[in-house]
This record gives sequence, structure tokens and C-alpha cells, in this order.
Amino acid sequence: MLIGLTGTPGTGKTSVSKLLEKRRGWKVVYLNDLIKEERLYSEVDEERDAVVADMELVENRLNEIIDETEKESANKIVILESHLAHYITDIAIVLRAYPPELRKRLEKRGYYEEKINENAEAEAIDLILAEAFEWCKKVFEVNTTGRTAEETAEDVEKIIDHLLSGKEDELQEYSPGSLDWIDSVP
Ligand SMILES: Nc1ncnc2c1ncn2[C@@H]1O[C@H](COP(=O)(O)OP(=O)(O)O)[C@@H](O)[C@H]1O
Repeated sequence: MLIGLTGTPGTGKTSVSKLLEKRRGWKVVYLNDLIKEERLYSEVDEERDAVVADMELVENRLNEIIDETEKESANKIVILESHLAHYITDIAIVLRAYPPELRKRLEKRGYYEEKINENAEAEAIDLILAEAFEWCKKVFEVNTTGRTAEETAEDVEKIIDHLLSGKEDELQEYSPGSLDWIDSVP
């Protein structure tokens, strides 16, 4: 089962993924690393020091990884970690962080002011959540505000265990759309 772990930069996708790898042995694909390491891109944007992913190459490679994972172990979970993951997966877990808290995290990571504003504003207008609704069949939302990375990892683990159980009922505490941070944009 391929599950997208998405969210604005700084919401904790990488931290949570590393904890889940350790705790549950689930396979995590760090999409941005995969694209660069395996050259799954069609062109390089020198100006922005970025690459343009070739989505067909990416999807083919992901299918191979899923098959390999399912053959190698009893593990049935592949987590796709990236703020673009929801463009690829049918299931998305969207991490959220109250913009003022997100700012602090990004400042700690040494982001420059303009990039911090850009991400804080995107988070305030629910940009990634809206995209996930558009692209995914199933969307879960996890508010990481005021929680530790460990607690968020537990939230994500609970959602994935629910999916593994095959239960169709909604996980109320993670149903999307309950956060409204539009007023946090200065
Ligand atoms: N509840 C939380 N969940 C995840 N990360 C958190 C949380 N609270 C604080 N953090 C911190 O925020 C930062 C998130 O960075 P990172 O995991 O790289 O995010 P992303 O991969 O989404 O850009 C880390 O330094 C992490 O320790």
C-alpha cells in the first residue's frame, strides 16, 4: 500500500518518516532524493537550482519499489515522503503546523525570510490540503502544532494501522478540513 506523507516544508514529513522507519520498519521513499539520485528528471532548472521530475519515470520506479518491498518482506507499507507526494498517491496524510509555529521551525532550519513567508502563507491558506483533496481518493490531516515529532509519528502510525485493518469507518480525529488559520497571515 502506497501512502503519501505530504505537507508544507517544515511540518515534519522527514522527522516523522525517520521515526516510522525505525519504529515499524516501513519502507520510506524520500521522493526528492530518489528523483535526484536516480536521475528521474527531464530537465534541470539552473536558475532555481532544481530539477523537473519526469513523472512517468517516477511512477514506474515507485511501482518497482512497491513490488520489491512486497516481495522482500511481510511489510505492506511504502510511505512516499514529499510535499509533492499527493500528486502521485491515492491516499495522503497531510501534516499541518500553525503558521507562526511553522515560521519558527523554518527559521531554525536557516530558511531566508522570503521562503519562510511563502511557506507560512501557503500553510495559512491550506494550499497542500486543497491539492490533496483534488488529487487523492483518501485524505487525512494531522495537526502537528504544539506536539513533538514523536507524538506526530504516533498519529501517523495510528492512521496507517487503521488503513491496514481495512476498516472503512472514518478516523474522526484525522478527518481533514477542521483547521482555519487564514487569520494568521499578517
Ligand atoms: N509535531 C512535530 N512533528 C514533526 N516535526 C516537528 C514537530 N514539532 C517540531 N518539529 C520539528 O520541525 C522540523 C520539521 O522538519 P522536517 O521533518 O524536515 O519537515 P519537512 O520534512 O516537512 O520539511 C524538525 O526540526 C522537527 O524536529
